[in-house]
Amino acid sequence: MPSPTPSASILVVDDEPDLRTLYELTLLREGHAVTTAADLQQAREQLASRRFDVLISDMQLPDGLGLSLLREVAERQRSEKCIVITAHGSAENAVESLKAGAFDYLTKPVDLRQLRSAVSAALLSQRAPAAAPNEPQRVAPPPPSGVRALERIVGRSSSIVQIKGRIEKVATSMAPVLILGESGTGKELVARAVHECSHRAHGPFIAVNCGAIPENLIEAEFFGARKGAYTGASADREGYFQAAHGGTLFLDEIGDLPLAMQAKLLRVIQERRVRALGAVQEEAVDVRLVSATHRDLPALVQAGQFRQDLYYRLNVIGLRTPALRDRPEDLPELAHALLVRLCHDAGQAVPDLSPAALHWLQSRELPGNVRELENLLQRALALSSGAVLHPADFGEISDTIPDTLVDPLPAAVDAFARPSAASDARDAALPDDLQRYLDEQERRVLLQALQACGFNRTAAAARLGLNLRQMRYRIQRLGIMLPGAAGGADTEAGDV
Ligand SMILES: Nc1ncnc2c1ncn2[C@@H]1O[C@H](COP(=O)(O)OP(=O)(O)OP(=O)(O)O)[C@@H](O)[C@H]1O
Repeated sequence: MPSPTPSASILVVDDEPDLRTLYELTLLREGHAVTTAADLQQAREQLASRRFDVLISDMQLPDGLGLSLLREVAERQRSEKCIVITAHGSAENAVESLKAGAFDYLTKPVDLRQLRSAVSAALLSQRAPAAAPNEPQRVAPPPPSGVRALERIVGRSSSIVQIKGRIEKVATSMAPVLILGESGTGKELVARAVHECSHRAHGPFIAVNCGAIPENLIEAEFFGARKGAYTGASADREGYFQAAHGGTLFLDEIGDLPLAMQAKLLRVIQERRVRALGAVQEEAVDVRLVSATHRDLPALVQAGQFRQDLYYRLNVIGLRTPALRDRPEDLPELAHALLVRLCHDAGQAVPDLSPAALHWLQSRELPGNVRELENLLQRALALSSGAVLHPADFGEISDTIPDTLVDPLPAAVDAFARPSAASDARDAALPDDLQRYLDEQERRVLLQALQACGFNRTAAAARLGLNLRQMRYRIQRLGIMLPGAAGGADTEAGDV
């Protein structure tokens, strides 16, 4: 997780791409905005176009010495603090750099902790009273869409205020963001807010549920496919990366990504290019990655189920969404905001929540967090007809499946579904569409399991010996609507 060091703009100059990336990632993780250059010329162009807080330069560059950059900075009385990276044992260079005005020097191989502390020290010195003209950088206010996206994250607890502040701060960089938090805690809301607060807000925001894509389709879904690349590919199609070009790609449930796909994703992140299935050429993609998971990614790394290198790549900036039980003070405001939204969507008047109903909600554990709260409120709205919601309107979640969730079964299917149906009924009512019949059976079983588990998909999947991916896929395939599903079958209802 990033340190509390104030964020700064840093120019890193090194001709070795791997080292450049290593320094860049290290500094991005600290919350800084990093620009890179591979030689003196590129560095000069960058310096001519804007001002940085810190300049870090390798000494030996293809077109000259990093020392000349330092001299130019000093001669022009620029405010950049310079840190030079010198070859091991090259004391002379180090001394010369300091004489030329370097704030500090580091020797190769660079210890990343030293790099971080040298940058912090440089920033502190720059912001000390002696350097008063260099005002600390202020985060620019987010665009109007960003303000609205932040407003959608309801709550005034310190954890919510803190995460909103962090969103504003990290939105301005390209650094990948990893959002961790339990299911239903608003990870997708946070991802959207990162996008809306960034300069990419005018570009697309593409949200992908990595756990819901069948493994055999995953590569085509991510990178696109040319016509004929696989059976059923009847036309060219773009993948998520192409669709998110110029914007943000939100990889939800990243912990569910199969290992083979993890390797391919890593390659794309490193090279910033994708090749569609069946295509000859690669294409450049400009995408900011935001990922999320409710799973313990470090534990998955330990267990060999998640690539460590990918984890570091995705986790340059970490955000954590707080569980509802850790911010109980937000519940009244949240309940009201959710009621307003639900009633607005349904075109009905917003009822009040009686103090007893609020107390009832507050006394529940709500392991499904805000989503579970939302489901409970939606259910109460459906059951109540008054202008005030009382505890009785919430009922018990484990009574019968709401009728609206279950389509009537065809007579033939019904005959098969009832254990009491006589064998002659079976003979008479052989289904004339086996697939439909099997689908209806599956649908009925899934709904029963979901209902028995309070519409928690993870628990329902476990009851049926399925994993979450299989469960999601089936829910989507069968078009099952879950309580709280706003638009479509692939909802996120009720997982923990
Ligand atoms: N702080 C909040 N303010 C208002 N609504 C919220 C908040 N947090 C979550 N919600 C609502 O709760 C529901 C679930 O949120 P969201 O999908 O962002 O959670 P999630 O953490 O991404 O869940 P999952 O891990 O299952 O994907 C959404 O309808 C969202 O609008």
